[in-house]
Amino acid sequence: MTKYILALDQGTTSSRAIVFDHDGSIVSVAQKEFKQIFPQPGWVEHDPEEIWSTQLGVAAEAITKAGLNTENIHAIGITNQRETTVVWDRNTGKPVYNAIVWQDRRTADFCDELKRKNLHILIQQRTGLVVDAYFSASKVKWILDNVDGARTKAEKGELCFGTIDTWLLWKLTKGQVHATDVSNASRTMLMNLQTLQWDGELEKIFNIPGNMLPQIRSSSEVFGTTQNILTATNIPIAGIAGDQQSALFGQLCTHSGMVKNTYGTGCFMLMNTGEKAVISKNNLLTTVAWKINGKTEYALEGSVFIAGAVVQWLRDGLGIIRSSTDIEKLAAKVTDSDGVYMVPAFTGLGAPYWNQHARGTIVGITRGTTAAHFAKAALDSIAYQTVDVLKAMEADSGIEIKELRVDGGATVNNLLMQFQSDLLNTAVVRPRITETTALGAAYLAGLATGYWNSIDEIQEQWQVDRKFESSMDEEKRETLMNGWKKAVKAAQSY
Ligand SMILES: Nc1ncnc2c1ncn2[C@@H]1O[C@H](COP(=O)(O)OP(=O)(O)O)[C@@H](O)[C@H]1O
Ligand SMILES: O=P(O)(O)OC[C@H](O)CO
Repeated sequence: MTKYILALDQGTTSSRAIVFDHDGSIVSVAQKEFKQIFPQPGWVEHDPEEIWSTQLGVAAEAITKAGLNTENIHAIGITNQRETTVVWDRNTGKPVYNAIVWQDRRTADFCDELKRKNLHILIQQRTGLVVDAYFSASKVKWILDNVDGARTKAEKGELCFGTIDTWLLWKLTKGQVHATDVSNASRTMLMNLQTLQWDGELEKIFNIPGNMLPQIRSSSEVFGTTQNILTATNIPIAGIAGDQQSALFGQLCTHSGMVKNTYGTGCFMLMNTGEKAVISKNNLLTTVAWKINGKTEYALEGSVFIAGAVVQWLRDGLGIIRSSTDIEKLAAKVTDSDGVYMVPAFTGLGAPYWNQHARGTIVGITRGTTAAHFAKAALDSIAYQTVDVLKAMEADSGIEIKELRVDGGATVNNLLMQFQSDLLNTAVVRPRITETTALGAAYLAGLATGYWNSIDEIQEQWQVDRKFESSMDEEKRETLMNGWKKAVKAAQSY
């Protein structure tokens, strides 16, 4: 019987499931969007039960679409939106509150307080992270402080915390396994980057009882098996990684110095730094890439909060395009943005600025500005933010980045990819399979279960779709970047 790997890709706006074959090719895809809950300005929540039901639904759909049944599934890999926090009752399995999403800013004041107390230095040394509401720890604290009875229950060991991987693993194993992998744990702000264990001092700073934290395991091992879920067959769940680390693996950036950038809702650039955890001097994050066969590799990361989402804003907010794909045609009507710059700091700025008070800003508008200039400026803003992060990464690593592997929804846009290469003066390479996030999780699960024997064996599966080379002269590049820097300054003047 031919066997396949099922990847569950639980993202911020949708749950996806993809069946891969032994060549790493896609056999089928199923996807379902779910509700975004905005209870107050700056707050973003998801219903954990809806995350579970949509994820289970698309898993079944993908298997059926491929004309398979569950006996054909060799193993399952999970990859997920990171940092998003769920707390549930260990006995009933019911969440005590909605999932607090990575984009949620409700704990920004608490994070400012940590900075005022100078705790950000210790926290960065221990976790590799910049103190910000983005990460899980302050979100768990908020739930314990604000949900009736939650802290008392947590202290009695009656509550479980998990990122989305942990929640899905718990559901798939019917409560038998409460675990996470190191890449997800490294985004909580509670894990010590050197010991790869929960850090007692950080638990105290955030006032989180250690008994509610999941067990930290590697990224590629059998975590448990499905328990009468999908079918009576017990399928091993054998790979787990946060979605950006998973994309780094799916892009086969498995050697030190290799870099990928994912262009989705936000932009996430990761550089593999091998077995060395490089602590950033330029406001990037240090994170675990993965742990496989006892070997831990690290990455430097630049997280940009708004990228493809600016295109959605042009569509849903301004209404100047009807669908995301229309932006390329509209922007192509002009040769450049004619001095218009758009800084999409809708929820503040992430790397390398980390300014939660910055706001979206458009500068350089004249009487001659048209919708096409707005479209071009919006696309350009994605590329400019990427340049800022890449420069910080080169400075931290001492490596000149000669090639950027790209993936994510916005990479279908050739105009953007060409402008990106022009601005960076670096080759931008789009692979044949851009579903690298799901592919990474499939690889991790397949490697743990002997479906693939080694990283060397899968290395050959990565193939180029298109390579974009820079054709811009240095003077123009410099002029454009100077204009961008001024616009970023304006966005931070609130
Ligand atoms: N042709 C396009 N040009 C630019 N951006 C696009 C285009 N098509 C889709 N996008 C953007 O890509 C994003 C979706 O990509 P995806 O990788 O699915 O994101 P996520 O995993 O964050 O939900 C959306 O923000 C959308 O606006
Ligand atoms: O779900 P995505 O693809 O928007 O990714 C979100 C990131 O994991 C947040 O850190």
